[in-house]
Amino acid sequence: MSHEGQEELLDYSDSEEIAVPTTSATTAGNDAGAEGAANDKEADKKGSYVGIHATGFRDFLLKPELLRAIGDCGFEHPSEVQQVCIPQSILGTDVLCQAKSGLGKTAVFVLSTLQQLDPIPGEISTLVICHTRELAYQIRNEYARFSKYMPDVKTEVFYGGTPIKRDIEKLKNKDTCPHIVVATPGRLHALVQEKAIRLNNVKSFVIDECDKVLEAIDMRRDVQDIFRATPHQKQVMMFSATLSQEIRPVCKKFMQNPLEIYVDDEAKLTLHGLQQYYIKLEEKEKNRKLSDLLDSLEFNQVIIFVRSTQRANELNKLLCACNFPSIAVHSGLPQEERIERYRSFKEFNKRICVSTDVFGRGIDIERINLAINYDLPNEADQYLHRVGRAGRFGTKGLAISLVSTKEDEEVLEKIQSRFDVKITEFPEEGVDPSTYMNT
Ligand SMILES: Nc1ncnc2c1ncn2[C@@H]1O[C@H](COP(=O)(O)OP(=O)(O)OP(=O)(O)O)[C@@H](O)[C@H]1O
Repeated sequence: MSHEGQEELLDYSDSEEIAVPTTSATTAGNDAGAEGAANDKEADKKGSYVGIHATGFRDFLLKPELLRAIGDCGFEHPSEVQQVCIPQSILGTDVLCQAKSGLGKTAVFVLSTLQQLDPIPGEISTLVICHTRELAYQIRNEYARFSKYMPDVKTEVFYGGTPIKRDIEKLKNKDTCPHIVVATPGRLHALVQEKAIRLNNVKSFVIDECDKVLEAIDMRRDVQDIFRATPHQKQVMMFSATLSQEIRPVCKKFMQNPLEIYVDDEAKLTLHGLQQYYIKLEEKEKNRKLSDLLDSLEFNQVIIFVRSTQRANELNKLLCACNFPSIAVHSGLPQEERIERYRSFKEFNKRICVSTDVFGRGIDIERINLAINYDLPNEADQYLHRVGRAGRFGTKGLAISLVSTKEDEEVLEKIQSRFDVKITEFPEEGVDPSTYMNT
C-alpha cells in the first residue's frame, strides 16, 4: 500500500534508482511454458491461450458475481500475467507489471479492483488513468462487462474533447457519481483543479500504459497533481508491455514496496503467434505496394500505422477512392467522431483502419490479424506496441513494415536486437494464409 509523501514526488529529473525491494520477479521457466504453449495448436483459438493451467479463475476466490461475469466473457483459463498478478493484487499490494501485449493485463486490474470494491454512494474508490481517450473508453467497457452482476457499481469515463460541464454534473449528484473513474490525465487534472471531483476516498490508483503516461512530461505533471489529491493510504498498480530501466524508478516513486512483475523480460516480449516481415522500397512506391498487399493478402481486419494526422487522412482518402473499406482515426478528429470510428471499426463495419499512434497501444480489437507499418515508428518500443494490435491473446497474426529510409533501417535493427526477434524480408511469393489466419 502506498503512502507516498508529496515532497518525494516533486522532482523526477533525478536518475537515481530508489531502493525498493523487489518482492517477486517471474522466471524464465514460466516464460518457456507460455512459449511452448503458444506453438500449441490450442493456443491459436482465442480464449484458449495456454499458459500454465494449474490455476483456474475459481482458485482466486473472487466474488461469485465476478466469476459469473468471467464465465460470460468466455474466459476459460487465466493467462500467465493474470495467474501471477491477481492473487497479489486482490490483497491490496502495490504492483508494477510488465507483460506482453494482448495477454490480459486489463483484466488484472479490472478484476482486482472490482473484487476489493465496496460501493458507497457518492464516493470514488477506484481511479484508472491511461494515455488516450479511446483506451479510456475501452477500459470503461471492460468494467461494464465484469461488473455486470454488481448492479450497484457505477463506472464513468472522463476525457478531453467533450463538455466538462457534463462530467461536473455527473460528479455533483450522489446518484450519478461513479465509484470507478477511468480518465485521461488532462481532463482528470482539470476536474481536480476545478474541485469538481473528490478523490479523498480513492483506494486503488491504476495507471495503464504507465511508461507512456509518465514519460510525457505534461502527462506526468498532471498525474502527480492528481496523485496528491488522493489519500496516502491506497493501492497503486501500473501496467505496460514495455517498462524500460529508466522508467521503472519513476513508476516506483508512486509506490510502496511494490511487487515488481516482469512476466516477460525485455528480450521475450515479442508475440509468438505473430509473423513479422519488412519490405524495402522507395517512399514513392509505398501506395502501390500497400494496395497490392491489401489485394493479395487474406485478413479479417487490418490496422495501418502512419506517422501523422495528415498522412492518415490522405492515405485513407486514397484507399477509399480505390474502393477499400477504410476508415481513419487520429487526434485531429472531433472527439465524438473518434469514438464513433473506434466503435465502428471494432464492430467490424470497416475492415481497414489507417491510424496514427492514437491506436498504437492498448487498443484491443479481436479481429485485427494484420498490422502494417506504412511508416515505421522512431522507437523500438512503439513498434512492439503497434504490432501487438494483431495476434491478441495468443492468436496468430501478421505484421509487415515498409522500410524506406536509412533511419527506418536503423530502427529495424534496434527492434531486432532489443527484442530478440528476427524480422525477415517479406517473401516474393507471399505468405500462406493458414499460417497467420485464425481458424
Ligand atoms: N483469461 C482470458 N481468457 C480469454 N481471453 C482473455 C483472457 N484475458 C484477457 N482476454 C482477452 O484478451 C484480449 C487482450 O487483453 P488486454 O487488452 O487486457 O491485453 P493487454 O495485456 O492489456 O495488452 P496491451 O499491452 O496490448 O494493452 C482482450 O480481448 C481480453 O478480453
